[in-house]
Amino acid sequence: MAKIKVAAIQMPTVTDKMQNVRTAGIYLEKIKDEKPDFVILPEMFCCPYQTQNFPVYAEEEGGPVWQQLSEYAKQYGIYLIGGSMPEKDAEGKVYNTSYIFDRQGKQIGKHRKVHLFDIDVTGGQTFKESDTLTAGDHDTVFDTEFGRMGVMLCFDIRFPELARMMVNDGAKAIFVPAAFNMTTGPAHWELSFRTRALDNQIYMIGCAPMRDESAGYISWGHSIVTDPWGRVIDMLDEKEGVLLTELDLDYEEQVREELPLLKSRRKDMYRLEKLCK
Ligand SMILES: O=C(O)CCC(=O)C(=O)O
Repeated sequence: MAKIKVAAIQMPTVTDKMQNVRTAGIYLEKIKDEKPDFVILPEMFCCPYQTQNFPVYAEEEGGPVWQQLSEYAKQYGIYLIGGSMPEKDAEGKVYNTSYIFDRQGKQIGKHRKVHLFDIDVTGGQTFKESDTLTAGDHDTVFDTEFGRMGVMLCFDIRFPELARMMVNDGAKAIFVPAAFNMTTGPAHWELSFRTRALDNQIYMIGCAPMRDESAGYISWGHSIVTDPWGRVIDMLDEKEGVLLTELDLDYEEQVREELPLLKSRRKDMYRLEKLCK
């Protein structure tokens, strides 16, 4: 029986960067007796989600936030999908980056958001990540004792090819630090998680910041877990909290056997070609 326990921390984001990191720590302490295997934090969990903040809050890999996340992973013996944060490279480019740590606190994955969130919906949400961010250029999977897992960031979920690449690479669950908003959240949040779960017969885990009506960008919240049958197995509302869920990987295998969508693909007719490492 391959059961894994995941926790999504739907937390507030305040302007003090390290206060956000401490908040994550308080939650980890609170849930430690639940013994989660994987913990996921929200997108930009330590930086209020505004384009002008990204260069200001950015750190190079190995910086103070990275170090504390690594420390938490080791202290609590968890796989930590560290939400995301602005990452600065040696040339000064800034990325929306998720670091992944193993139970010893070693970095075992790093996802730079591939699809930048540039939208302009009439009467609704406008945002342009590309004003200050650079896009990553590869999909991200990491290995654990439960098998291979994938990570993508928020807007990435809208591009079916990326999830499919991860599944082709052997991913058994996909973790998605995210922050949908009051325009696209009610319309597409649950639908996107259910769709990616259904078409890939995979667990999808989404973690959002809690809703703060006074923020410049208002998060939809609703951290969510969907299963390989396309069902929502758990979802929060908009308030601060933790979503604790158990994933049954045997069930995933069962669904893939009984409804053999992945096996029935016509690779003689179509194929997803991977153009990067
Ligand atoms: O896809 C959406 O509607 C929201 C995406 C988003 O907020 C993001 O990528 O940060």
